[in-house]
Amino acid sequence: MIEVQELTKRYGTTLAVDGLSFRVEPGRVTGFLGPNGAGKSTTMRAMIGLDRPTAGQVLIEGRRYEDLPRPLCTVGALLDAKALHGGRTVHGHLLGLARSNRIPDRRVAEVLEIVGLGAVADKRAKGLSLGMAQRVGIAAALLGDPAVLLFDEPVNGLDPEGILWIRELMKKLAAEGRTVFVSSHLMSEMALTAEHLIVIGRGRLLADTSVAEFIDRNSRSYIRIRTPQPERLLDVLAAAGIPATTGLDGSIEATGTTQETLGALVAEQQVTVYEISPQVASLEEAFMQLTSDAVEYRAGQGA
Ligand SMILES: Nc1ncnc2c1ncn2[C@@H]1O[C@H](COP(=O)(O)OP(=O)(O)OP(=O)(O)O)[C@@H](O)[C@H]1O
Repeated sequence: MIEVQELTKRYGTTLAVDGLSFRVEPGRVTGFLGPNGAGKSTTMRAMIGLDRPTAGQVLIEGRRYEDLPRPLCTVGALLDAKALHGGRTVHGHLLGLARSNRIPDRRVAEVLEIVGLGAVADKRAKGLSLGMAQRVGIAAALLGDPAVLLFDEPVNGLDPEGILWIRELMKKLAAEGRTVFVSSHLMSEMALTAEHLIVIGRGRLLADTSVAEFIDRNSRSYIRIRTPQPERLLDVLAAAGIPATTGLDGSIEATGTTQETLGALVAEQQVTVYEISPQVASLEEAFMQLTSDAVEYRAGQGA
């Protein structure tokens, strides 16, 4: 469990995080969403003691990061995959980390197996592709078998196979009862990975919701009908028991029916129509709508 309590972080005049409070529960993947500059990385850095809060605090399994006796055994984080020491081998890098956290040497081989890097253990870190470096970062995060895992934009720059692999791994870690917190600026990615969402903008909480609820509320599907006889069409639809409303552009939006049913109905009732087309509001659109004020404010500020 992660508890963010009234967290505020200022960098000079920039208010990166502004009185943010939320909880991340174990046993499910929680997505952390927000447009660029919303404060996601800052919040995650504060979780593992890399940034000192201006005010407020973060508790990991009930304690502040500074008070954890062996931090890697409570929380593992993949914040910047490129933060690897280039000259060391993959095995050497992980061994150094393990020893500094009093984790037995044999755990290194175990995590290399989990992330599928057993074969490149003796390679130097600087020769690794981004996808492999990402896996080394994940191996490091898993070293202490922690109950809490943080991933900051883990799929950035990965190929489709790498993306799929990370998605499945995060779900598996959550299914084991761990707290898995993953940031992204893509709603569509989170819809495939996460069960719960924390959305922030301008350092403030915009939504704390399940993915299912977010999709339910925002991915409305309907059939658009353009007609020069809207009043008549609404009467015909009402008589047929088909729910319908008038859209912003004057077209009629019908739900719970099909194009075929509507086509037959308007032919039978001799209503003129120009278009009958299925529509689905995209999740990405819904997310942009939710965060648009936050983005505009920031753009305006910089101008
Ligand atoms: N070390 C720093 N010094 C000064 N300003 C910073 C620092 N780190 C972040 N900021 C500023 O704080 C704000 C939040 O940045 P942060 O990186 O936390 O956002 P983010 O949501 O992770 O964005 P992105 O998706 O672009 O990574 C931004 O305005 C950023 O410019």
